[in-house]
Amino acid sequence: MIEYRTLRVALLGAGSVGSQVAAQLIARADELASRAGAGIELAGIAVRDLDAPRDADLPRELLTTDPHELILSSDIVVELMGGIESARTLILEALGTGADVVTANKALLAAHGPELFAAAEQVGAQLHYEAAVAGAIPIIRPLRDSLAGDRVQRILGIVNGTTNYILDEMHTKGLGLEDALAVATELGYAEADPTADIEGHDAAAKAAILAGLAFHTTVPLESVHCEGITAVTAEQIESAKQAGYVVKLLAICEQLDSGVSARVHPALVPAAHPLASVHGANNAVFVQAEAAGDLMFYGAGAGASRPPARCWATSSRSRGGTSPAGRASRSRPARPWASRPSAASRPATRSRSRSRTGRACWLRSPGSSTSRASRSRPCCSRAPPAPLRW
Ligand SMILES: NC(=O)C1=CN([C@@H]2O[C@H](COP(=O)(O)OP(=O)(O)OC[C@H]3O[C@@H](n4cnc5c(N)ncnc54)[C@H](O)[C@@H]3O)[C@@H](O)[C@H]2O)C=CC1
Ligand SMILES: N[C@@H](CC=O)C(=O)O
Repeated sequence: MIEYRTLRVALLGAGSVGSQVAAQLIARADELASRAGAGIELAGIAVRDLDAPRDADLPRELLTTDPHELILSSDIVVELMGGIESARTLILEALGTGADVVTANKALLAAHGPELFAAAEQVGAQLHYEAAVAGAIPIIRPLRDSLAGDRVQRILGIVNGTTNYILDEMHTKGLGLEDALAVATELGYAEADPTADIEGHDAAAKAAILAGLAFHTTVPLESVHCEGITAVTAEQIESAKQAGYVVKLLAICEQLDSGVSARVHPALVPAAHPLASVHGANNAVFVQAEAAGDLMFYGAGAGASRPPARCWATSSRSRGGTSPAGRASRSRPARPWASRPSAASRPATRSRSRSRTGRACWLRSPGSSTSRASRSRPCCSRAPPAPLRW
Protein backbone atom coordinates (compact mmCIF):
# COMPACT_ATOMS: atom_id res chain seq x y z
CA MET A 1 0.00 0.00 0.00
CA ILE A 2 1.52 3.31 -1.06
CA GLU A 3 1.22 6.14 1.41
CA TYR A 4 0.93 9.57 -0.07
CA ARG A 5 1.47 12.81 1.64
CA THR A 6 -1.69 14.86 1.61
CA LEU A 7 -2.48 18.13 -0.10
CA ARG A 8 -5.30 20.10 1.47
CA VAL A 9 -7.60 21.71 -1.06
CA ALA A 10 -9.82 24.68 -0.24
CA LEU A 11 -12.79 25.34 -2.47
CA LEU A 12 -14.19 28.85 -2.65
CA GLY A 13 -17.76 28.81 -3.96
CA ALA A 14 -20.18 25.90 -4.30
CA GLY A 15 -22.40 27.00 -7.18
CA SER A 16 -22.93 25.16 -10.47
CA VAL A 17 -19.25 24.37 -11.05
CA GLY A 18 -17.98 24.43 -7.46
CA SER A 19 -20.44 21.85 -6.17
CA GLN A 20 -19.47 19.47 -8.99
CA VAL A 21 -15.76 19.99 -8.32
CA ALA A 22 -16.35 19.22 -4.65
CA ALA A 23 -18.33 16.09 -5.50
CA GLN A 24 -15.59 14.88 -7.85
CA LEU A 25 -12.80 15.64 -5.41
CA ILE A 26 -14.58 13.56 -2.78
CA ALA A 27 -15.61 10.71 -5.07
CA ARG A 28 -12.26 10.37 -6.84
CA ALA A 29 -9.85 11.09 -4.03
CA ASP A 30 -8.02 7.76 -4.36
CA GLU A 31 -7.75 7.92 -8.13
CA LEU A 32 -6.43 11.47 -7.90
CA ALA A 33 -3.92 10.50 -5.25
CA SER A 34 -2.39 7.81 -7.40
CA ARG A 35 -2.21 10.12 -10.42
CA ALA A 36 -0.90 13.13 -8.54
CA GLY A 37 1.43 11.22 -6.29
CA ALA A 38 -0.12 12.98 -3.35
CA GLY A 39 -3.27 12.55 -1.37
CA ILE A 40 -5.94 15.12 -2.13
CA GLU A 41 -8.11 16.11 0.79
CA LEU A 42 -10.97 18.54 0.41
CA ALA A 43 -10.26 20.67 3.46
CA GLY A 44 -13.37 22.80 3.25
CA ILE A 45 -15.77 24.72 1.05
CA ALA A 46 -16.32 28.43 1.55
CA VAL A 47 -19.93 29.38 0.90
CA ARG A 48 -22.06 32.44 1.52
CA ASP A 49 -24.99 30.60 2.99
CA LEU A 50 -24.59 27.28 4.81
CA ASP A 51 -28.21 26.33 4.15
CA ALA A 52 -28.53 27.26 0.49
CA PRO A 53 -29.69 24.45 -1.82
CA ARG A 54 -26.84 22.96 -3.89
CA ASP A 55 -26.56 20.92 -7.06
CA ALA A 56 -24.60 18.18 -5.27
CA ASP A 57 -24.90 16.62 -1.84
CA LEU A 58 -21.94 18.01 0.05
CA PRO A 59 -20.90 17.03 3.59
CA ARG A 60 -22.21 19.75 5.84
CA GLU A 61 -19.08 19.66 8.03
CA LEU A 62 -16.98 20.84 5.07
CA LEU A 63 -18.97 24.04 4.59
CA THR A 64 -17.74 27.26 6.12
CA THR A 65 -18.51 30.94 5.80
CA ASP A 66 -14.94 31.84 6.73
CA PRO A 67 -12.76 31.64 3.60
CA HIS A 68 -9.77 33.24 5.36
CA GLU A 69 -9.37 30.51 7.95
CA LEU A 70 -9.82 27.88 5.26
CA ILE A 71 -7.17 29.43 3.01
CA LEU A 72 -4.67 29.53 5.87
CA SER A 73 -4.90 25.78 6.34
CA SER A 74 -4.76 24.77 2.67
CA ASP A 75 -2.09 23.95 0.09
CA ILE A 76 -4.24 24.52 -2.97
CA VAL A 77 -7.09 27.01 -3.28
CA VAL A 78 -9.70 26.53 -6.00
CA GLU A 79 -11.66 29.72 -6.66
CA LEU A 80 -15.09 29.12 -8.23
CA MET A 81 -17.06 32.06 -6.88
CA GLY A 82 -16.90 34.20 -9.98
CA GLY A 83 -17.08 37.99 -9.83
CA ILE A 84 -14.16 40.33 -9.36
CA GLU A 85 -13.44 41.91 -6.03
CA SER A 86 -13.91 39.14 -3.45
CA ALA A 87 -12.32 36.64 -5.78
CA ARG A 88 -9.33 38.90 -6.41
CA THR A 89 -8.78 39.60 -2.72
CA LEU A 90 -9.06 35.95 -1.72
CA ILE A 91 -6.78 34.75 -4.51
CA LEU A 92 -4.16 37.32 -3.50
CA GLU A 93 -4.57 36.20 0.09
CA ALA A 94 -4.08 32.56 -0.92
CA LEU A 95 -1.03 33.31 -3.06
CA GLY A 96 0.32 35.40 -0.20
CA THR A 97 0.39 32.28 1.96
CA GLY A 98 2.25 30.42 -0.78
CA ALA A 99 -0.71 28.25 -1.80
CA ASP A 100 -1.21 27.34 -5.42
CA VAL A 101 -4.43 28.64 -6.91
CA VAL A 102 -6.78 27.21 -9.51
CA THR A 103 -9.45 29.48 -10.95
CA ALA A 104 -12.02 29.34 -13.73
CA ASN A 105 -12.66 33.06 -13.43
CA LYS A 106 -11.90 34.50 -16.86
CA ALA A 107 -13.45 37.87 -16.06
CA LEU A 108 -11.02 38.27 -13.17
CA LEU A 109 -8.02 37.05 -15.17
CA ALA A 110 -8.79 39.34 -18.08
CA ALA A 111 -9.13 42.31 -15.74
CA HIS A 112 -6.39 41.59 -13.17
CA GLY A 113 -4.25 38.83 -14.68
CA PRO A 114 -0.90 40.68 -14.51
CA GLU A 115 -1.38 41.51 -10.82
CA LEU A 116 -2.32 37.94 -9.94
CA PHE A 117 0.49 36.33 -11.93
CA ALA A 118 3.00 38.74 -10.40
CA ALA A 119 1.77 37.81 -6.93
CA ALA A 120 2.15 34.11 -7.76
CA GLU A 121 5.61 34.66 -9.20
CA GLN A 122 6.72 36.52 -6.12
CA VAL A 123 6.19 33.52 -3.86
CA GLY A 124 6.89 30.79 -6.41
CA ALA A 125 3.26 29.64 -6.36
CA GLN A 126 1.29 28.52 -9.36
CA LEU A 127 -1.88 30.01 -10.78
CA HIS A 128 -3.75 27.55 -12.99
CA TYR A 129 -6.68 28.60 -15.16
CA GLU A 130 -7.30 25.86 -17.73
CA ALA A 131 -11.06 25.88 -17.03
CA ALA A 132 -11.32 29.63 -17.57
CA VAL A 133 -11.49 29.36 -21.36
CA ALA A 134 -13.64 26.97 -23.38
CA GLY A 135 -14.98 24.84 -20.51
CA ALA A 136 -13.79 21.25 -20.74
CA ILE A 137 -11.45 21.81 -23.68
CA PRO A 138 -7.74 21.81 -22.86
CA ILE A 139 -6.62 24.93 -24.72
CA ILE A 140 -4.47 26.93 -22.31
CA ARG A 141 -1.68 24.40 -22.08
CA PRO A 142 -1.58 23.68 -25.84
CA LEU A 143 -1.27 27.39 -26.58
CA ARG A 144 1.19 28.12 -23.80
CA ASP A 145 3.36 25.01 -24.06
CA SER A 146 2.68 22.78 -27.06
CA LEU A 147 2.65 25.62 -29.58
CA ALA A 148 5.33 27.69 -27.89
CA GLY A 149 7.80 27.02 -30.68
CA ASP A 150 5.34 27.77 -33.47
CA ARG A 151 3.88 31.05 -34.66
CA VAL A 152 0.15 31.34 -34.15
CA GLN A 153 -1.38 33.53 -36.82
CA ARG A 154 -5.03 33.49 -35.98
CA ILE A 155 -7.55 32.02 -33.57
CA LEU A 156 -11.23 31.74 -34.36
CA GLY A 157 -13.10 30.60 -31.29
CA ILE A 158 -16.62 29.75 -30.27
CA VAL A 159 -15.81 30.29 -26.62
CA ASN A 160 -19.16 31.03 -25.03
CA GLY A 161 -21.45 28.05 -24.57
CA THR A 162 -24.53 30.06 -23.65
CA THR A 163 -24.58 32.14 -26.82
CA ASN A 164 -23.72 29.17 -28.99
CA TYR A 165 -26.61 27.30 -27.42
CA ILE A 166 -28.95 30.24 -28.01
CA LEU A 167 -27.88 30.79 -31.63
CA ASP A 168 -28.10 27.06 -32.30
CA GLU A 169 -31.62 26.87 -30.86
CA MET A 170 -32.61 29.89 -32.95
CA HIS A 171 -31.06 28.31 -36.05
CA THR A 172 -32.34 24.76 -35.66
CA LYS A 173 -35.64 25.18 -33.78
CA GLY A 174 -36.62 28.75 -34.47
CA LEU A 175 -36.60 29.59 -30.74
CA GLY A 176 -36.44 33.21 -29.58
CA LEU A 177 -33.38 34.57 -27.77
CA GLU A 178 -35.16 35.03 -24.43
CA ASP A 179 -36.60 31.51 -24.38
CA ALA A 180 -33.29 29.91 -25.31
CA LEU A 181 -31.46 32.00 -22.69
CA ALA A 182 -33.88 30.83 -20.00
CA VAL A 183 -33.05 27.21 -20.81
CA ALA A 184 -29.29 27.94 -20.94
CA THR A 185 -29.55 29.53 -17.50
CA GLU A 186 -31.50 26.59 -16.15
CA LEU A 187 -28.85 24.20 -17.47
CA GLY A 188 -26.09 26.11 -15.68
CA TYR A 189 -24.41 27.41 -18.85
CA ALA A 190 -24.94 31.11 -18.21
CA GLU A 191 -22.97 33.38 -15.90
CA ALA A 192 -24.57 34.59 -12.66
CA ASP A 193 -25.40 37.72 -14.66
CA PRO A 194 -26.20 36.39 -18.15
CA THR A 195 -25.65 39.85 -19.61
CA ALA A 196 -21.98 38.88 -19.60
CA ASP A 197 -22.82 36.07 -22.01
CA ILE A 198 -25.27 37.68 -24.39
CA GLU A 199 -23.44 41.01 -24.61
CA GLY A 200 -20.20 39.20 -25.44
CA HIS A 201 -18.25 40.26 -22.33
CA ASP A 202 -17.53 36.69 -21.27
CA ALA A 203 -16.22 35.83 -24.74
CA ALA A 204 -14.20 39.07 -24.77
CA ALA A 205 -12.47 38.10 -21.51
CA LYS A 206 -11.65 34.71 -23.00
CA ALA A 207 -10.42 36.37 -26.22
CA ALA A 208 -8.07 38.58 -24.17
CA ILE A 209 -6.65 35.50 -22.45
CA LEU A 210 -6.28 33.53 -25.69
CA ALA A 211 -4.71 36.42 -27.60
CA GLY A 212 -2.25 37.07 -24.78
CA LEU A 213 -1.14 33.44 -24.77
CA ALA A 214 -1.06 33.02 -28.53
CA PHE A 215 0.87 36.19 -29.25
CA HIS A 216 3.02 36.31 -26.09
CA THR A 217 1.73 39.62 -24.90
CA THR A 218 -0.75 41.17 -22.52
CA VAL A 219 -4.05 42.09 -24.08
CA PRO A 220 -6.08 44.52 -21.98
CA LEU A 221 -9.76 43.70 -21.84
CA GLU A 222 -10.62 47.27 -22.88
CA SER A 223 -8.84 46.75 -26.18
CA VAL A 224 -11.03 43.81 -27.20
CA HIS A 225 -13.81 44.90 -29.53
CA CYS A 226 -16.99 43.39 -28.14
CA GLU A 227 -20.41 42.95 -29.68
CA GLY A 228 -22.86 40.37 -28.37
CA ILE A 229 -25.86 38.61 -29.84
CA THR A 230 -28.72 40.73 -28.50
CA ALA A 231 -29.31 42.36 -31.87
CA VAL A 232 -29.37 39.12 -33.85
CA THR A 233 -32.89 38.49 -35.12
CA ALA A 234 -34.71 35.37 -36.25
CA GLU A 235 -34.98 36.92 -39.72
CA GLN A 236 -31.21 37.38 -39.93
CA ILE A 237 -30.61 33.79 -38.88
CA GLU A 238 -33.09 32.51 -41.44
CA SER A 239 -31.61 34.62 -44.19
CA ALA A 240 -28.08 33.47 -43.33
CA LYS A 241 -29.32 29.89 -43.46
CA GLN A 242 -30.80 30.41 -46.91
CA ALA A 243 -27.48 31.80 -48.10
CA GLY A 244 -25.53 28.79 -46.74
CA TYR A 245 -24.22 30.34 -43.53
CA VAL A 246 -24.58 29.82 -39.83
CA VAL A 247 -24.46 32.73 -37.40
CA LYS A 248 -21.87 32.20 -34.64
CA LEU A 249 -20.50 34.47 -31.97
CA LEU A 250 -16.79 34.35 -32.70
CA ALA A 251 -13.76 35.44 -30.73
CA ILE A 252 -11.18 36.37 -33.33
CA CYS A 253 -7.57 36.92 -32.33
CA GLU A 254 -5.09 37.83 -35.03
CA GLN A 255 -1.54 38.95 -35.43
CA LEU A 256 -1.84 41.79 -37.93
CA ASP A 257 0.92 43.97 -39.35
CA SER A 258 -0.44 46.73 -37.16
CA GLY A 259 -0.38 44.64 -33.98
CA VAL A 260 -2.50 42.13 -32.16
CA SER A 261 -6.22 42.32 -32.78
CA ALA A 262 -8.83 40.66 -30.57
CA ARG A 263 -12.51 41.04 -31.19
CA VAL A 264 -15.83 39.36 -30.47
CA HIS A 265 -18.90 39.68 -32.66
CA PRO A 266 -21.51 37.61 -34.46
CA ALA A 267 -20.22 36.37 -37.79
CA LEU A 268 -21.45 34.42 -40.76
CA VAL A 269 -19.69 31.07 -40.88
CA PRO A 270 -19.97 29.07 -44.11
CA ALA A 271 -22.01 25.92 -43.46
CA ALA A 272 -19.10 23.73 -44.59
CA HIS A 273 -16.61 25.22 -42.11
CA PRO A 274 -15.88 23.03 -39.04
CA LEU A 275 -17.01 25.84 -36.74
CA ALA A 276 -20.49 25.73 -38.29
CA SER A 277 -20.97 22.22 -36.89
CA VAL A 278 -20.44 23.27 -33.29
CA HIS A 279 -23.86 22.79 -31.74
CA GLY A 280 -25.48 23.39 -28.38
CA ALA A 281 -23.26 24.64 -25.57
CA ASN A 282 -20.17 23.17 -27.17
CA ASN A 283 -17.12 25.31 -27.85
CA ALA A 284 -14.39 25.08 -30.45
CA VAL A 285 -11.12 26.89 -30.87
CA PHE A 286 -9.74 26.91 -34.40
CA VAL A 287 -6.05 27.75 -34.34
CA GLN A 288 -4.04 28.61 -37.44
CA ALA A 289 -0.30 28.35 -36.87
CA GLU A 290 2.64 28.69 -39.22
CA ALA A 291 4.11 25.21 -38.77
CA ALA A 292 1.21 23.22 -37.33
CA GLY A 293 -1.32 24.52 -39.86
CA ASP A 294 -4.99 24.38 -38.90
CA LEU A 295 -5.91 22.82 -35.56
CA MET A 296 -9.32 22.56 -34.00
CA PHE A 297 -9.97 21.99 -30.31
CA TYR A 298 -13.56 20.95 -29.68
CA GLY A 299 -15.71 19.93 -26.74
CA ALA A 300 -18.16 20.93 -24.04
CA GLY A 301 -17.91 24.64 -23.38
CA ALA A 302 -20.28 25.21 -20.49
CA GLY A 303 -22.39 23.30 -18.04
CA ALA A 304 -21.79 22.39 -14.44
CA SER A 305 -20.40 18.92 -15.06
CA ARG A 306 -17.83 19.92 -17.66
CA PRO A 307 -15.34 22.49 -16.35
CA PRO A 308 -14.71 20.55 -13.12
CA ALA A 309 -12.57 18.09 -15.03
CA ARG A 310 -10.25 20.93 -15.98
CA CYS A 311 -10.24 22.22 -12.41
CA TRP A 312 -9.30 19.02 -10.70
CA ALA A 313 -6.87 18.08 -13.44
CA THR A 314 -4.94 21.23 -12.68
CA SER A 315 -5.39 20.86 -8.93
CA SER A 316 -3.89 17.43 -8.97
CA ARG A 317 -0.88 18.65 -10.89
CA SER A 318 -0.49 21.66 -8.74
CA ARG A 319 2.29 21.61 -6.21
CA GLY A 320 1.56 21.15 -2.58
CA GLY A 321 3.62 21.50 0.53
CA THR A 322 4.00 18.86 3.17
CA SER A 323 2.51 21.30 5.60
CA PRO A 324 0.89 24.68 5.11
CA ALA A 325 3.13 26.08 7.79
CA GLY A 326 6.16 25.40 5.65
CA ARG A 327 4.90 27.28 2.64
CA ALA A 328 5.53 30.89 3.37
CA SER A 329 9.24 30.35 3.74
CA ARG A 330 9.62 28.58 0.41
CA SER A 331 10.64 30.88 -2.36
CA ARG A 332 11.09 28.34 -5.16
CA PRO A 333 9.98 24.98 -3.87
CA ALA A 334 10.54 21.75 -5.71
CA ARG A 335 7.34 20.98 -7.52
CA PRO A 336 7.24 17.36 -8.56
CA TRP A 337 3.64 17.58 -9.74
CA ALA A 338 3.95 20.78 -11.62
CA SER A 339 3.75 20.89 -15.32
CA ARG A 340 3.17 23.73 -15.22
CA PRO A 341 -22.40 39.91 -38.55
CA SER A 342 -24.35 40.11 -36.49
CA ALA A 343 -25.75 38.05 -39.31
CA ALA A 344 -27.75 40.73 -40.96
CA SER A 345 -30.05 39.11 -43.42
CA ARG A 346 -31.00 42.29 -45.18
CA PRO A 347 -28.16 43.93 -47.01
CA ALA A 348 -29.42 47.30 -45.86
CA THR A 349 -28.62 46.48 -42.25
CA ARG A 350 -25.09 45.37 -42.90
CA SER A 351 -22.16 47.55 -42.21
CA ARG A 352 -19.98 45.08 -44.09
CA SER A 353 -21.56 42.54 -46.29
CA ARG A 354 -20.47 39.50 -48.10
CA SER A 355 -17.77 40.45 -50.56
CA ARG A 356 -17.72 39.65 -54.25
CA THR A 357 -15.04 37.07 -53.60
CA GLY A 358 -17.56 35.11 -51.56
CA ARG A 359 -15.73 35.60 -48.29
CA ALA A 360 -17.86 35.64 -45.21
CA CYS A 361 -17.49 38.98 -43.56
CA TRP A 362 -17.90 40.65 -40.26
CA LEU A 363 -21.35 42.10 -40.14
CA ARG A 364 -22.36 44.65 -37.62
CA SER A 365 -25.92 45.18 -36.73
CA PRO A 366 -27.23 48.68 -36.24
CA GLY A 367 -29.03 47.80 -33.01
CA SER A 368 -26.00 46.77 -30.98
CA SER A 369 -24.79 50.11 -29.76
CA THR A 370 -25.56 49.32 -26.13
CA SER A 371 -22.80 46.75 -25.94
CA ARG A 372 -19.32 47.52 -24.69
CA ALA A 373 -18.31 47.59 -28.34
CA SER A 374 -19.49 51.12 -28.67
CA ARG A 375 -17.30 52.28 -25.81
CA SER A 376 -14.13 50.37 -26.46
CA ARG A 377 -11.39 50.67 -29.01
CA PRO A 378 -11.84 48.23 -31.84
CA CYS A 379 -8.65 46.28 -31.18
CA CYS A 380 -5.24 46.50 -29.62
CA SER A 381 -3.72 47.88 -32.76
CA ARG A 382 -6.58 50.36 -33.06
CA ALA A 383 -7.05 49.12 -36.60
CA PRO A 384 -10.64 48.52 -37.66
CA PRO A 385 -11.70 44.88 -37.43
CA ALA A 386 -10.79 43.14 -40.65
CA PRO A 387 -13.29 41.04 -42.60
CA LEU A 388 -12.84 37.32 -42.14
CA ARG A 389 -11.15 35.33 -44.85
CA TRP A 390 -12.26 31.73 -44.54
N1 LIG B 1 -20.93 27.51 -15.45
C1 LIG B 1 -20.01 27.17 -16.34
O1 LIG B 1 -20.26 26.39 -17.28
C2 LIG B 1 -18.62 27.70 -16.24
C3 LIG B 1 -18.28 28.65 -15.30
N2 LIG B 1 -17.00 29.10 -15.23
C4 LIG B 1 -16.60 30.05 -14.21
O2 LIG B 1 -16.61 29.37 -12.96
C5 LIG B 1 -16.95 30.28 -11.92
C6 LIG B 1 -18.17 29.76 -11.17
O3 LIG B 1 -19.23 29.66 -12.08
P1 LIG B 1 -20.63 29.02 -11.66
O4 LIG B 1 -20.42 27.88 -10.78
O5 LIG B 1 -21.39 28.82 -12.92
O6 LIG B 1 -21.26 30.24 -10.85
P2 LIG B 1 -22.41 30.17 -9.75
O7 LIG B 1 -22.97 31.55 -9.68
O8 LIG B 1 -23.32 29.02 -10.01
O9 LIG B 1 -21.61 29.85 -8.40
C7 LIG B 1 -20.84 30.75 -7.70
C8 LIG B 1 -21.04 30.44 -6.23
O10 LIG B 1 -20.09 31.17 -5.47
C9 LIG B 1 -20.75 31.72 -4.36
N3 LIG B 1 -20.02 32.91 -3.91
C10 LIG B 1 -19.90 34.10 -4.51
N4 LIG B 1 -19.15 34.93 -3.77
C11 LIG B 1 -18.80 34.24 -2.66
C12 LIG B 1 -18.04 34.55 -1.50
N5 LIG B 1 -17.50 35.76 -1.34
N6 LIG B 1 -17.87 33.59 -0.56
C13 LIG B 1 -18.41 32.36 -0.73
N7 LIG B 1 -19.14 32.00 -1.80
C14 LIG B 1 -19.34 32.93 -2.75
C15 LIG B 1 -22.16 32.05 -4.84
O11 LIG B 1 -23.06 32.15 -3.78
C16 LIG B 1 -22.43 30.83 -5.74
O12 LIG B 1 -22.98 29.77 -4.99
C17 LIG B 1 -17.18 31.63 -12.59
O13 LIG B 1 -15.97 32.35 -12.56
C18 LIG B 1 -17.52 31.23 -14.02
O14 LIG B 1 -17.22 32.26 -14.94
C19 LIG B 1 -16.01 28.66 -16.08
C20 LIG B 1 -16.29 27.71 -17.01
C21 LIG B 1 -17.64 27.21 -17.20
N1 LIG C 1 -21.16 31.33 -19.21
C1 LIG C 1 -20.03 30.67 -19.79
C2 LIG C 1 -19.62 29.54 -18.91
C3 LIG C 1 -18.29 29.03 -19.25
O1 LIG C 1 -17.31 29.73 -19.33
C4 LIG C 1 -20.40 30.14 -21.15
O2 LIG C 1 -21.59 30.12 -21.46
O3 LIG C 1 -19.50 29.78 -21.91
